[in-house]
Amino acid sequence: MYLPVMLNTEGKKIVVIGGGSVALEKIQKLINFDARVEAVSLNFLPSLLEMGPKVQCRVSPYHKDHITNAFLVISATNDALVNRQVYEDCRALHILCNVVDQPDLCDVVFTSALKRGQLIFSVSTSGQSPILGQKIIGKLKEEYDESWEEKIKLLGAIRTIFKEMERDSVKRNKMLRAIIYKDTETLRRILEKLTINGG
Ligand SMILES: C[C@@]1(CC(=O)O)C2=NC(=C\c3[nH]c(c(CCC(=O)O)c3CC(=O)O)Cc3[nH]c(c(CC(=O)O)c3CCC(=O)O)/C=C3\N/C(=C\2)[C@@H](CCC(=O)O)[C@]3(C)CC(=O)O)/[C@H]1CCC(=O)O
Ligand SMILES: NC(=O)c1ccc[n+]([C@@H]2O[C@H](COP(=O)([O-])OP(=O)(O)OC[C@H]3O[C@@H](n4cnc5c(N)ncnc54)[C@H](O)[C@@H]3O)[C@@H](O)[C@H]2O)c1
Repeated sequence: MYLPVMLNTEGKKIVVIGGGSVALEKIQKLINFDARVEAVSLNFLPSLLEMGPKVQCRVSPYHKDHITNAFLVISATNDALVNRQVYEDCRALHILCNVVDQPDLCDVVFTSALKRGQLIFSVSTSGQSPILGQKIIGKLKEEYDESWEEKIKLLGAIRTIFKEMERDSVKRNKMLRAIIYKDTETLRRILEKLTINGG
């Protein structure tokens, strides 16, 4: 069974073992969610070496020391023995582990995801059909277009003011429910009014 949660990766060490196309895909996802990555591999795709300060690449065979104090480790090598070793080291050190495409060696599995600013959709099929997850996210992409990046910010700002303004949680919930599907312009105006009235 998988519990759906959101991981706070800010300031945490995330280690990726491997430097091929599968590692690249995972690292791109991690960067997209603002994580900092330490990658260890015998060799790296050139694009991985050019990913900037958020990705530190170390050319080396995997060693247990590389994962000390890691919050999360992802193993994406083409060597099954190395992948298993990484998993076992993680177990011994109580570190969360994902071995790509090997659910039996995963504490954490990757989901199909869509990020619209702070609005995040994450779909898992519990390993049954990753392609179905991808398709569902594809549909959500159309329904929740890029305008949601601003909308979610506005909703957050309005909610913060409502929390100050209305102590009665039943009334506050009603107010919050009334605004969630307003268009961006209306939300901007509501926030402007609240800000002027508050200040
Ligand atoms: C969501 C996504 C995220 C990502 O990978 O970042 C992801 N797989 C994706 C795509 C994908 N993976 C595979 C194919 C080929 C078609 C097929 O086989 O179906 C495609 C399609 C493609 O490539 O287009 C092969 C595959 N995957 C796993 C196995 C092992 C097995 O089933 O036993 C095998 C067979 C390997 C073999 O042949 O030996 C296992 C896992 N794959 C997961 C995640 C986790 C469960 C997610 C969930 O709960 O739904 C889990 C359990 C562990 C993990 O890897 O974390 C990503 C979507 C892309 C996106 O949306 O960005
Ligand atoms: N490429 C795909 O689309 C795909 C899809 C599904 C599964 N896979 C599987 O995922 C794995 C990785 O795929 P890939 O395409 O990225 O492979 P790849 O061969 O391009 O990369 C493997 C990486 O692992 C590194 N590596 C090997 N031994 C190591 C060690 N001891 N220490 C540190 N690094 C080590 C290599 O240097 C290389 O950078 C493979 O097992 C592959 O079968 C690949």
